[in-house]
Amino acid sequence: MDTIKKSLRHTPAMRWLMLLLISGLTFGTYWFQDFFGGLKTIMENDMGFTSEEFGRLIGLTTIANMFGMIIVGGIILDKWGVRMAGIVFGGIATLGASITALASAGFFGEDHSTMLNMMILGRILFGSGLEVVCVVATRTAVKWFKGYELALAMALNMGLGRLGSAMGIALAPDIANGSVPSAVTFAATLIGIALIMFLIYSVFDIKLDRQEKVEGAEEDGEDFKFSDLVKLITNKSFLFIALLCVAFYSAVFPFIQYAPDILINKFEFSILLPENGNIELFGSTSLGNASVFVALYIFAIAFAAIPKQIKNINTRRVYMAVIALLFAGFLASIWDVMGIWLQNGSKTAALIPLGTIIFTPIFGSYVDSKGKAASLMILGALLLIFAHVSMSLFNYDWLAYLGLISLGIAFSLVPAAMWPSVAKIVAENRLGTAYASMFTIQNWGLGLFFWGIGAMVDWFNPKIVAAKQAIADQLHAFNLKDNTITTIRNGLQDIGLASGQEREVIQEMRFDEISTQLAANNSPEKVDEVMNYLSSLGEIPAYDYTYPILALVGLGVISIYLAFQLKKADAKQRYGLELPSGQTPDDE
Ligand SMILES: C[C@H](NC(=O)[C@@H](N)CCCCN)C(=O)O
Repeated sequence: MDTIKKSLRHTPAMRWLMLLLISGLTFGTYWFQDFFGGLKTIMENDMGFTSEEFGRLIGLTTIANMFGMIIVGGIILDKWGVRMAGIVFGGIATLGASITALASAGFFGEDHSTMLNMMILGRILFGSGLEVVCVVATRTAVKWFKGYELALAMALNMGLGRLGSAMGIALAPDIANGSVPSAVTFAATLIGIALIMFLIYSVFDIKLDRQEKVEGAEEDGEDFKFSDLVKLITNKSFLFIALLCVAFYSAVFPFIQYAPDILINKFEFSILLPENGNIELFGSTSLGNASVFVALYIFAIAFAAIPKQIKNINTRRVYMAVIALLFAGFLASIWDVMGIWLQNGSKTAALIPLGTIIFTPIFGSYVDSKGKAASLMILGALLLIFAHVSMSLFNYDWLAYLGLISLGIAFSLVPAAMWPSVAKIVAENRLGTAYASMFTIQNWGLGLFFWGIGAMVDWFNPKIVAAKQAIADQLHAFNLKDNTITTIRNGLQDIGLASGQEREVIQEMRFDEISTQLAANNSPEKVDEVMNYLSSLGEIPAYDYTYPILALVGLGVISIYLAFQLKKADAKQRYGLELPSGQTPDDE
C-alpha cells in the first residue's frame, strides 16, 4: 500500500491536472480541424477560394493518415511511449498549423496558388499529427486513470475535442472579422499552447514512470500487428463495423464542415452576427461569445457524465435538481441572444458537435446497461438519412432545424454504440490494430467527401462561382477606402457587360438598390463586407446544395445496409452486440 500512495496518479488533484494538460491537444487539434468551416464565405470573398479549393484544403488534411500515418504513429507510440509520441506528433501538428497560418497571411507569397498550396502543405503536416495526437491523449488518460474515474476522464477529453470543434466553427468568423489570417493564426496558437501544456505534462509523466516502475506497472500492450490485421479483415462483423465507420463518419464530419455555408446559402441564415447578437465579457465580444460555449460544455458534463459518480440516489437527485435550476437560469439570461444565434450559420452549425457532449455519454450509459448496440446503429443511420433528406430536398427552416437535431442525435448515438462494440468483436490485444485500421480507412472516406462536396458545389453552380469571383476580383481591384459607392456600382455594371459565364448573374443585379444599400451601411471598406451585403440583398444568388447533400443521403443508405448486415453477422458470430456490457450470449 505504501508504494501505491507514492505514485502521482493516486492523488485525484494530480490526475485531473494531468487531464487538463493533455486535453489541450485534443481541444486545439479538433478546433484546427474544423474551424475553416466557419470561414468558407470569408475565404471566397477575401482570398478568392472556390468551394473545390476549400474542399481540397480540408480533404488533403487526411492524406498522410490514408497512407498509414496512424499505423506508423501507433507503432512509434508503442516503442517510445506517450511522452515522446505526444511531443513529436504534437510538434508536427503545431508546425503544420503554423505553416498554414503563415501561408494564409501571404508569408510565402501573395499570389493565390502559392497561398493555397502552402496552406495545403501546412494542413497535410497538421493532419499527419492530428490522429496520433488524439490516440496519445486517450492512452495518457488510460495511463493516469485506470482503476479510477477512467470513463469520466475519457468523456471529458472527448467532450473537449467536440467543444474545440464547436468553438472553432462558431467563433472563427468573429475572430477573423473579415480577415482569414487572424482566425488561422489564433487556431494555430491554440495548438502551440496545447503543445506547451503537453511539455509541462511530460515532466510529471517522467516522474510517474519512475514511480510506477517501482510498482512494476506496465503500459497496456496494444501494438499494431499486420498478422492481426489479416485476421481482422476476414472477420465479417469487424468488416461491417469498419465500413460503417467509414460511411457514417463521411456523412457527418464533411457535412459539419460545410454546414455553416449550407445554412447561409440554402436557408438564408446570417453570415455575421448583428451587433445585438453578441455577448460581451470584459469588453470583448469574442470572449463573451466563447464563454457561452464553455458554460454549455460545463452544463453538458454536469448533466451527462458527473451523476454516474454520485452513488447515493438522493444526493444524485438533489444534484440534478440544482444543475437543472442553474441551467434554466443560464438559458433565461441568454434567451434573446440565442434566438439570434439560431439564425446565424456558424453558430447554429456549431450546436451539432456541442450537442454530442451531452448525448454521447447518455447513449453510452444506455448501451452499457441495456445493450441494443447494433439496433441503435440502425436507428442512427435512419436519423442520418432523415437529416440529409430534410436539408437537401426541402427548403423549410423548421425542417432544417429538425434535420440538424436528428444529425446531432445520430452523431451521438452511433459513436456511443460503435466504439464499445469494436471492443466486443475484437480481442483486447488486437484493439490497437482494430482502431488504427478503422481510422485509416475512415480517412479515405473523409478525404473523398471533404473534397468531393466542395467540387460538387462548384460543378452544380458554375455561373454563381464565376460571378462571385468576377465581383470579388473587381472589388479587390479597387481600393475600397478611396472609392465612392458610384465607382463600385459602375465597376460591377462593367463586369455585367463583359462576356463570360458570370455575365448572366451580374446582368440581373439591381444596381440602384446596391448603391442605396451600400451607402446606408456606411460605405463598407472590406471586400468581404460588400460581398455579404450583395448576398444578403439576394444580388448574388445562393449556391444550390441539393446534390452535394444528396450524395450524403447515399452514405446514409449504405450505413443502414451495413448496420443491418452487422446485426445479422453478430447473430451468427455471437459477440452479443445487442446485450448489455459484460454479458455474452452464452450467459442467456
Ligand atoms: C472517436 C472519433 N474519432 C475519430 O473518428 C477520429 N478518427 C477523428 C479525429 C479527427 C478530429 N476531427 C470521434 O471523433 O467520434
